[in-house]
Amino acid sequence: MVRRRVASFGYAFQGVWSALKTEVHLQFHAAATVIVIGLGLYLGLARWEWVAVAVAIGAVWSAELVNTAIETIVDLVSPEYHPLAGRAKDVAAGAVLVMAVAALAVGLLIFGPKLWALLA
Ligand SMILES: Nc1ncnc2c1ncn2[C@@H]1O[C@H](COP(=O)(O)OP(=O)(O)OP(=O)(O)O)[C@@H](O)[C@H]1O
Repeated sequence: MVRRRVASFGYAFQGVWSALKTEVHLQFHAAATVIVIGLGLYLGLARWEWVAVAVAIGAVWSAELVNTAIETIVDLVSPEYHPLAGRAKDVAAGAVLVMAVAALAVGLLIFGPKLWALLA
């Protein structure tokens, strides 16, 4: 039972790693995550600010991973052109876009005033 749970975690990490190796967008999110965490440490974010940043980062990664999973399934079941296949991919990409805009808003609200004070 425990061994199966551990194996499931292994498969999940494998999924993240395989998506990271192939998806340019996810590599971009990884770079952005490193920059945001570094900037947060430099600016000394408050606890609640880290909470918001962590949730935003996690949500964008999750959306991108689900998008990758949907793209993969669509390519499997509909390798040929089909309007519904295109719609499924576009809607999945839309989910990432919505989350990325929300994360950008979080970033601007938290980092914006601090960076402004630093530069002003
Ligand atoms: N089988 C298909 N049938 C119809 N339209 C498709 C199909 N596959 C892709 N498309 C259209 O082409 C767009 C790009 O698809 P693609 O598979 O290249 O993903 P992508 O958005 O480039 O994502 P990524 O860069 O992460 O691979 C889709 O959003 C969709 O509009």
